[in-house]
Amino acid sequence: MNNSEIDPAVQTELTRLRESIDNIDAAVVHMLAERFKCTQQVGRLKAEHDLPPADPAREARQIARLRTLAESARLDPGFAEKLLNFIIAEVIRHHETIARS
Ligand SMILES: O=C(O)C(=O)C[C@]1(C(=O)O)C=C[C@@H](O)C=C1
Repeated sequence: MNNSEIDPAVQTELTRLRESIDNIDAAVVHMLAERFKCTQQVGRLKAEHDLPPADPAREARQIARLRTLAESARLDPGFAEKLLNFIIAEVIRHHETIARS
């Protein structure tokens, strides 16, 4: 089936949902950009004071908190944890780059 064969009512609903998805994706990008602005400052602070890039105890608290938030938002907590770990791994990479510079 190509696009011209889709029922117009279905097409309208699909377009409406995709517009919301595009808005949400834009919000996610902007929020991540703000988060990375904060973590870059943390990275500089840590480098200036010889603190290690990673703080596993802080990460454990963040994961526990995010899993609880995910549960109440009916989002898979395992997915929320994987996403946070993915973001934090990138932050630690940035911290290490700052510390070497
Ligand atoms: O809070 C810190 O110490 C950070 O460096 C930020 C952050 C994060 O991205 O939230 C990243 C690395 C640490 O292991 C813990 C948390």
